[in-house]
Amino acid sequence: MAAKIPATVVTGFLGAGKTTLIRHMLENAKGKRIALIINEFGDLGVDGDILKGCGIETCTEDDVVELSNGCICCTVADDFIPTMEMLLGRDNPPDHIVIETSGLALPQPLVRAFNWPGISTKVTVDGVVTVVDGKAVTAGQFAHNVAAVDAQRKLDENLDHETPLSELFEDQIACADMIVVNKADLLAEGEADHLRAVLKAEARKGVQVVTATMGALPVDVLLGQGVGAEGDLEARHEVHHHHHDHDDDHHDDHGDHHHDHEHAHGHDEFESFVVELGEVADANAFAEKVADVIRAHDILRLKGFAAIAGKPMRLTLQAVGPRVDTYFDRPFGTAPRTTRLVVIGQAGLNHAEIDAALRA
Ligand SMILES: Nc1nc2c(ncn2[C@@H]2O[C@H](COP(=O)(O)OP(=O)(O)OP(=O)(O)O)[C@@H](O)[C@H]2O)c(=O)[nH]1
Repeated sequence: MAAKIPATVVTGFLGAGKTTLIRHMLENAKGKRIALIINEFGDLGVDGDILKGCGIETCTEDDVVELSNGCICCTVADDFIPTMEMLLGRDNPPDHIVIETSGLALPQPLVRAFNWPGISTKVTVDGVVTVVDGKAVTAGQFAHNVAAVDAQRKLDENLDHETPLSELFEDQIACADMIVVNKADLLAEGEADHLRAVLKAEARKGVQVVTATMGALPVDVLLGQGVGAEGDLEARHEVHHHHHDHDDDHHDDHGDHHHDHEHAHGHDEFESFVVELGEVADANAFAEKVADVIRAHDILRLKGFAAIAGKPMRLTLQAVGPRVDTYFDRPFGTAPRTTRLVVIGQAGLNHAEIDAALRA
């Protein structure tokens, strides 16, 4: 029997740096043929577009598959399995498959899917890499993971201190084979070490915790872990029982064992929408305005492309919290010169006000 193709799952909260890490990996793949499966929250396909447009020789457009019909962990049967079958059925199958989950996905259901008949004999989970936004965690965005707060919670069982953010974060950590503390460049001296120690204590035994800037890690560190995570699911089971009647039941129809509890999770705690504008006069002024809108409306993540007056290149706009990064990435060519941004936040975003503020 042919050896199984290894697949690496890259997970981590919105904006942690998953796409950046994968891009670095592709640029340094040394001829290894890597196929990518990308799942995004929000329907603009920004990550796929960035990776397809990166001009890396070993990565053709065919090697990037986007799954956009909802969250990968809830649409395993409908979306993910057929995509895997397509990749595995190719004349020249890839050497390695990398799957980028959406920032809101639980990796566990995805790993579980590798036990699916027809998949399990051909491919194995080489490892789960969880990318952590070192800056956001240090700033307390996932406060319940900080040991002290956790201890306090245990003293006070009656209070529900959990937030959707902290639950997701903990489940993503619980599933990791390797944790990447990313954005080290934004951390003060000692902060990265402290965070590594906290995460090491929280993760399963033997999980490596490494530090990175712009996800720059040697490919050999990320790929080739050889874990076989699908055979080891109990150890990484979800810490939380996410109550939410997402149509998650069809996992079971195919003999894919689920726990007794409801394991669907709180996508309805989050939402996204797209804002479409015409040309924008000035790149810097627009980035500042975006930062103001993010602060005013508590937006978690905003990304997309902008058309700037007089500039043939499109501006890629990436915001994680109020930090906005911009760069010109490639000419519009024949594509319409519009500005399109996907806005992601906790449920209850004021679409009309955000839309109006971005247009003002
Ligand atoms: N300063 C700094 N910025 C980073 C680093 N890594 C990523 N970023 C920036 O953070 C933003 C988000 O990075 P992405 O790689 O798109 O994050 P992601 O996890 O793929 O985001 P989603 O797919 O939306 O969940 C981009 O503006 C990146 O340039 C880092 O190490 N340092």
